[in-house]
Formats: sequence, structure tokens, C-alpha cells
Amino acid sequence: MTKPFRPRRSLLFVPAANARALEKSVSLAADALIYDLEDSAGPREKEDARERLATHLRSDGFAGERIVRINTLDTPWGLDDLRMAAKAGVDAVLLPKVETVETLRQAAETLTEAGAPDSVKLWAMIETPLGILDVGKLAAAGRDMRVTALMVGPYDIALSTGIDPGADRAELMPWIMQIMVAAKAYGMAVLDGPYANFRDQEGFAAECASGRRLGFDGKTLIHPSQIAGANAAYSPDPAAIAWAERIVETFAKPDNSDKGVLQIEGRMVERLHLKQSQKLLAMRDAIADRETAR
Ligand SMILES: CC(C)(COP(=O)(O)OP(=O)(O)OC[C@H]1O[C@@H](n2cnc3c(N)ncnc32)[C@H](O)[C@@H]1OP(=O)(O)O)[C@@H](O)C(=O)NCCC(=O)NCCSC(=O)C[C@H](O)C(=O)O
Ligand SMILES: [Mg+2]
Repeated sequence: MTKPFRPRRSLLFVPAANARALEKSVSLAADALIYDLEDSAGPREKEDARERLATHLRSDGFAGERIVRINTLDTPWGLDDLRMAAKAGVDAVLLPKVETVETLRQAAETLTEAGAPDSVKLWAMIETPLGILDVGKLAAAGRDMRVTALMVGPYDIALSTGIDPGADRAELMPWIMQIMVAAKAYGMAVLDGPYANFRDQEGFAAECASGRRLGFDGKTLIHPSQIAGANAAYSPDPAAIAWAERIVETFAKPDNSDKGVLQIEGRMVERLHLKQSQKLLAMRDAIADRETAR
């Protein structure tokens, strides 16, 4: 039996400081919305943005996942952001610039104290040298502290390290893969960072395709025009679905019920492929449910 799957092909950052963006976001086809209280809100906008977002979340009616990115807990806003999110019934709180287990513990304890049920998760952004160095430790400890996803923050990584990645992100790959393997080791989702040049659809498509090959679950976005491309890039393609169905049907035949390995059309297929196929079909079904719910 595969785990229930939640599509996270497209996760749109929605600046909570922008009333029009908030209003518009509910009608968009993103799998998830990440309401942002951090970088997209200026220091003098932060309190109003939090209040506006709290009101919005009471009645938005968005059918996908709802996540709030808060300010770091050492700022004047972080703890109030977290308490607001805890009471708002969101699916997860995204913590920026996570570097220590202590931050995860403080966030988890604050959620509990504020009455958030266990279903409210923490997602951690890994976007500084210390976060990258310790990402394995953070994921290992974090899984007992509500942490279910890691997210790459490429722009803060560039800022804090001085690297200037090219279009293929080759310079970032060692660090991306460190984050990737930590997430996979502890059964967490792993989400690719945003692509800021939202008018460059070609570059965006290439980055989505590379992200999918690397093993990301989806792409974070900054503009509505990026949603369709991310949904397409991270949806299973029809040929892969047909092949997965074939594998499931073949293993389901009574003669094959005890077999570990088979051949289908000249290709070796093992039970690991069956598991992979079941996962893919679960993803297809979850995507169909998400699209019906819209
Ligand atoms: C980048 C933007 C400032 C551009 O906004 P705008 O100038 O309004 O663009 P458009 O005129 O093309 O917008 C068309 C309509 O779409 C709405 N819109 C735009 N963006 C969004 C959005 N993100 N969510 C919802 N709706 C949006 C506009 O209101 C227009 O609506 P309409 O009036 O009906 O035509 C803007 O896109 C933006 O602010 N994007 C998000 C910025 C953000 O959240 N940044 C933080 C996340 S990325 C990050 O932090 C990096 C990471 O941490 C790292 O380290 O790597
Ligand atoms: Mg960042």
C-alpha cells in the first residue's frame, strides 16, 4: 500500500502585503499557496500583512494546501506570525533560514502551546551555509518535531555564499543534492526554489525539468504565469502512466502473485518497479482529485 499522496507540483508564493495578490490567489490552479510574511513584506508592512492574512485565511475557500512562511523567530515578528498561523488552520508553516535544531524545537513547541493540532506541519527552508552543513541533523531531529518538508532557497544561498549560479545551476548542485538526500533519508518532501525571471518561460521550463529529474516533488513559484508550466512538468506523462498500469496489471495476475521478477515487452520488471508504479498511479489519482476540487 502506498502512502496517500498530496500533489505539490506548483507552490505559489503569495505576498500577504499585497491585497490584490491575496484576493487573486484563491482562483489559481496552484497545488499549494505559500502566503509570505517574510521577504516580500517590508518592515513597515509586516504587522498589517499578518492581520490581512489572518482575515483572509478565515474564509478563503482555497482547495489546495495552505502554507504560511513566517519571519525568522529572532525577528520582532516571527513568534506572532507563528501564533497567527497556528490558529488559522493552515496545513504547514514554512520556516526560513533554518540552521539549528533549537529553532525547530522552538517552532514546534510554540505551535503546540498555541493549540495547533498535530496535522499542522513545519517545513524548513535550507538557504544558508550553516543550514546546508547541518541539513542531515536538522532532518533527523525535525521528523519528531512536525517537520515534513525541506525547501531549497537559491537566492539566499547565493547571497550568503557569494556564488553566482549559471542557468544549469551546476555550482549549486552539491548543496541541492545534500538537501535532497537529507529529505529522502527521513521520508520528507523536497521542494525546489523559485525562478525569479517570470517572463522567461523557456528558462523556467528547463529549470522545472531539471528539478524533476533531480527528485524534487515540485517547484515554488513567484508569479501566476508559472503555475501551468510547473503543473505540466511535475505531472506524470501518459506513457509513464500506461507503463505503470501495465506493470500493476501484470503483477496482479494469479500466475505472477509470488514472482519477484518478470519480463514485459522485453524489459525486466521487479517488485521495486511495482512499488514505483503504484506510487505514480497514486500521484495521478491525487492530481485528478486536486483538479476536480478546483
Ligand atoms: C514579482 C511580482 C512583484 C510581480 O507583480 P506584478 O507587477 O503585480 O505582476 P503582474 O502585473 O504581471 O501580475 C499579474 C496579475 O497577477 C497577480 N499576481 C502577481 N504575482 C502574484 C502572486 N505571487 N500571487 C498572486 N497573484 C499575483 C497581480 O496582482 C496581477 O493581478 P491582476 O491585477 O488581476 O492582473 C509579484 O509576482 C510578486 O510579488 N511575487 C511574489 C513575491 C514573493 O512572494 N517573494 C518571496 C518568495 S521568493 C523568496 O523569498 C526567495 C527564497 O527565499 C530564496 O532565498 O531563494
Ligand atoms: Mg530566502
